Amino acid sequence: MTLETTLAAIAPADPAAMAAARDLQARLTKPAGSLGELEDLSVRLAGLARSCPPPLPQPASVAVFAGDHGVHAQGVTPWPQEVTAQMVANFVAGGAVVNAFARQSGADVLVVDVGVQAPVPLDAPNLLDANVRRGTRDLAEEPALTRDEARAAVEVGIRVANALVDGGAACLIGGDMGIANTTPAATLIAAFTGAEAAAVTGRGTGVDDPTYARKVAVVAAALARHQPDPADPLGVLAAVGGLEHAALAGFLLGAAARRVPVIVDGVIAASAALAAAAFAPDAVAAMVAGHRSVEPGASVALAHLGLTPLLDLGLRLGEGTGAVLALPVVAAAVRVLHDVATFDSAGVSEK
Ligand SMILES: O=C(O)c1ccc[n+]([C@@H]2O[C@H](COP(=O)([O-])O)[C@@H](O)[C@H]2O)c1
Ligand SMILES: Cc1cc2nc[nH]c2cc1C
Repeated sequence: MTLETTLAAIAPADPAAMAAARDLQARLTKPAGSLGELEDLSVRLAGLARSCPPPLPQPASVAVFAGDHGVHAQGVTPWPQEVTAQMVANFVAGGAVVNAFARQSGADVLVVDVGVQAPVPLDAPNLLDANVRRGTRDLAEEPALTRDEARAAVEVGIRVANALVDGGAACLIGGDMGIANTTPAATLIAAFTGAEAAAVTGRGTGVDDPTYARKVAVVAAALARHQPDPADPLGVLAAVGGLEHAALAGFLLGAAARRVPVIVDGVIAASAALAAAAFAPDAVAAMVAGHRSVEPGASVALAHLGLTPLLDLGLRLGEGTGAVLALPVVAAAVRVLHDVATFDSAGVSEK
């Protein structure tokens, strides 16, 4: 599927299914509104699926998109670039935090090399080689990607989403791995929301004060140099994005086109969600914000999208970890509509 056919398949939530879910929530054996955000979530997912109750979000699949970044040369992170490829091998072997959380939540993990610099010399069923380019160019000096490269990465995400849904996934989770990728994430968030560089730039893996100051300056200078136009999401992704950011945007669009919920993880996924919403505002109906990352840009992005994070645990890891932790919460919100008795059926008196 191309970007265009995917965008054409994205449609608004179904108001009738949402009304049915709201009506059912009011008749279930609990005080109205007592499940807070979970009630709103169940209504949104009914609208997405066009049915009440919507299907349970199981089985679920995580796709971790990995890429490297030319902006690493600006000294925006203390970690060496080769950690990206090394962590890809760790994901494939099942040894990273996302693997542990996915086992706990009952999700499977696919690792997608969309832009790792060093070749990943592994042949494994849970690794997809979809490398578009061996790392981006330095966005402080020139556009990170050409429009064609950005499109190719978006289409990798679309292809992965479709393959996972075709394989039976009823819920998708997008994760990321890329040393230095919180710098393009912050720049994307500033570009799409109009926020100042200092308001969206965070400490990533845990940078010290001089590195943080450099990072804010890099984000501000990139915005001034490229003047990204938020009405041209492919142009924004090409100028100041990353290959995993673009692939995640496509992954979110692919989920929306298939009307399957997709749980958004931290600041990288949130920046991709802004790009997806700029391509297709109705895609937001498929998005569930799994958690509130420590990175300030994540909160700015989620507020811009009108999404409320389900968990707030002080996480700042990425890989899809916060989103995987939210999966049982999403499943519970849907299960209420399947399993809970009504006042009528259970013979419980109303107030
Ligand atoms: O998910 C988040 O919000 C998040 C916050 C801070 C760091 N990360 C992860 O850390 C890496 C990027 O951090 P940095 O400092 O190198 O830009 C990358 O692999 C991300 O997955 C992720
Ligand atoms: C070790 C390590 C693991 C990660 N997982 C996601 N981003 C990461 C960054 C580092 C540095």
